[in-house]
Amino acid sequence: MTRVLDVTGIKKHFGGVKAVDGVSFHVDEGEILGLIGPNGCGKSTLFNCILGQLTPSEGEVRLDGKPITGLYPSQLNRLGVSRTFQLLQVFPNLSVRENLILAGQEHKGTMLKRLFGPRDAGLTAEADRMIAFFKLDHLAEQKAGGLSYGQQKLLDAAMAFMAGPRLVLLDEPAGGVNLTMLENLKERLRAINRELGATFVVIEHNMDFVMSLCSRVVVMAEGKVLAQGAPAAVRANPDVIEAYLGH
Ligand SMILES: Nc1ncnc2c1ncn2[C@@H]1O[C@H](COP(=O)(O)OP(=O)(O)OP(=O)(O)O)[C@@H](O)[C@H]1O
Repeated sequence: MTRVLDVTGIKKHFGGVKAVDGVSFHVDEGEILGLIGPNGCGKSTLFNCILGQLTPSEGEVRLDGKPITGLYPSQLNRLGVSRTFQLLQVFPNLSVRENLILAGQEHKGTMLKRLFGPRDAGLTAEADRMIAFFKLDHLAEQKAGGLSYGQQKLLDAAMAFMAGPRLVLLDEPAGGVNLTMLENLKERLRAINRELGATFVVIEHNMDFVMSLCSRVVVMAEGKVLAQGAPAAVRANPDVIEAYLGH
């Protein structure tokens, strides 16, 4: 099995707060990995250390075996690492298609290419493919700001998969999404994994969503990895139950 991401011994301390305290895990090609843990256990800080928003105090991150620790988000983008944030990143005044094209440009282009290349950077066809894939056809021309919250979350996720990224990190894709839309989102994420071979990591509070979507789950507590494995095994792990219910 090909390793896409290797995270080894990552620590991030803020003064006396050990937000991430020696975390190691890996992601294999074609895998959907879930990252869960109680509030404040360090998930976002870990994501930010992997994605260049923060520099880790210690540890190493490798993409396809090559060190990427401390690279800027723009450099990681060009290597094919993309992400979503907890808060929506769609541009409300742009259409669904324009949002997708812009996201693709960000993943692909240098500033020069953006200035001198074709206006859509040749990404319209790919945007339309993603629109069809995420079943947003009827909304393609609409401004993103006019979409329901669930539809915007779907667009936000679709944007992360533009330009064929090597690895996608989704930060709470299901947060605030209603039940019907949740099933739709899960089904689309499964399909993008199965049909396009996308590899991704999902941080999520919705346990049912994670357990039914992911092939493997890493559980964090107090800055460390508490358990990892198949969803059913993790769910039955007494340490995990204690971390969630024991306080
Ligand atoms: N910039 C910062 N300065 C100081 N402390 C921070 C900073 N960022 C995070 N922390 C602390 O680090 C710990 C981990 O926070 P983090 O946001 O990574 O947790 P989380 O698991 O993502 O939480 P949630 O599930 O609520 O999003 C918390 O105690 C938090 O208060």
